[in-house]
Amino acid sequence: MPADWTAIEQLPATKLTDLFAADAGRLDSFSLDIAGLHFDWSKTHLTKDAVAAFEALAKAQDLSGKREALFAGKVINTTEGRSVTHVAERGEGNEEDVAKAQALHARMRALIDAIEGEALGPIEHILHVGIGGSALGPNLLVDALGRQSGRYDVAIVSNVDGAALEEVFAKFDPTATLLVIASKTFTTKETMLNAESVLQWMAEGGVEDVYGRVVALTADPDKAIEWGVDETRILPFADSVGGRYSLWSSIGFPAALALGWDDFADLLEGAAEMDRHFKQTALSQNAPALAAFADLYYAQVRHCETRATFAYDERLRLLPSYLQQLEMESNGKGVTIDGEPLTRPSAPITWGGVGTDAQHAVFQLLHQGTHLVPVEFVAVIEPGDTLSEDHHRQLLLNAFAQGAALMAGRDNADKARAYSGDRPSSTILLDTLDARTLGALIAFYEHRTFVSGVLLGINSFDQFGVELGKEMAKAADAGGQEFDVSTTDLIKRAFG
Ligand SMILES: O=P(O)(O)OC[C@H]1O[C@](O)(CO)[C@@H](O)[C@@H]1O
Repeated sequence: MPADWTAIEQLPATKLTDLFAADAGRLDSFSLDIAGLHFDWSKTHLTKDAVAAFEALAKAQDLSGKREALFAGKVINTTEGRSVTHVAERGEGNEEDVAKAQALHARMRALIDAIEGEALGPIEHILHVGIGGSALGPNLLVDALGRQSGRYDVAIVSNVDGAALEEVFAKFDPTATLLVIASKTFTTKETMLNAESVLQWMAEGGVEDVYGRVVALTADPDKAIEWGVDETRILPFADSVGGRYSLWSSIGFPAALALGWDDFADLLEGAAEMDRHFKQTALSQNAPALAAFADLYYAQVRHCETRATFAYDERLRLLPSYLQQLEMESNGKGVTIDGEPLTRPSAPITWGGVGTDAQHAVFQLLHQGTHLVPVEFVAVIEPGDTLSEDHHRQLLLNAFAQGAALMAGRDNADKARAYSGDRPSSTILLDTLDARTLGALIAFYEHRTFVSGVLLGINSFDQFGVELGKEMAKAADAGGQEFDVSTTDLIKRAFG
């Protein structure tokens, strides 16, 4: 039977400023601190009644049973007949899954030690090829934390457009480069083609044993061996770790190389702290659950079709694109877990950008446009730069002022200059940005996505929607696909 959303749909639409005026304790009720992260949902329309209504929905949808099943390593990805074990990578799954993950981490660490000891020759550059979950997570980690480490130069190339690789070829020395091929399936066309082109570049650049400079990160080691990678340089991960949840596994290898093992271990520990919070805390005090309740309220009741995240920290500039895959590939579904059509909107479109840049580009629509867009600000108290303090002060004050302006609005007799206000935002404020807090932040987003999926009654862990286009491109490449008139014309124009 479809879940009953009536109580949620009938919640009164009280203005944000009135909610604050009516409750002096609102900030305390709708903010919390966990793992070095401060969350503030007080500028959303969440109320105690709304939380209670979502708790009732969570009960009806057996969120606690499903959360237990996730941590117990049960088969919750039913459409693919798999368990979902990214939490085990952080030491929080069942004993057997955790032991397996730890053994694979030990293998990864040993290879990192060997590379640091120059067992593969002197390596300065890491060229990681992968796409989707095999690129977005590691790229976020390296960009946020690894660039300053001075250990290795890491480039992560996902696009099959050769221009992306050529940009890296122009700055890397082929004789000092390690090729890392990241692909869960080890069949993804873009990644395999990129890997071949890197091998060719290395060979032309004077590397004699090019295969001796290749590491594979995959859940299908046999395919990597078949491709030519030496077994000792294959870092497997479990099939039950989904692509977009895989940065904790060997897919995080370039980040572990760039940061060093201790930081990678801190990343896992930060995520584990968030796991424990998610697992043990009542929903009314549970960060991923409260965030998901607000997300669902806006998507389902206020009909918001999008949700935007703005990183007010240059180091987190890749966060919005990472979140796009996590949230849209997980919860952009049209059927329920029972295979019935989903009769409600699925996940909203995730988008965003970097503050303050975005203020001068898209914030016009957020303040005055006809779309209601719930906004999330992510900022860090400790600056990531060493310039005058004024830079960081301006950055943070801008983030805070935007949230205040969205909520308060401003009247003006001239309607073009008026701001309606009552536009929701939430803020995540990190004490500092390091491996531990970033791990906690990413795990928070994963669990938030999970809660939304459970409350919508969908499977957040499959991604069949990406297959059709891939298949048709493959068939077109083999010349075996009959296309419509328009597509046939485009192919003819491009290739004759
Ligand atoms: O790691 P692989 O198998 O190359 O897949 C890459 C990405 O492709 C997808 O399957 C989507 O096309 C993602 O889910 C995955 O992260």
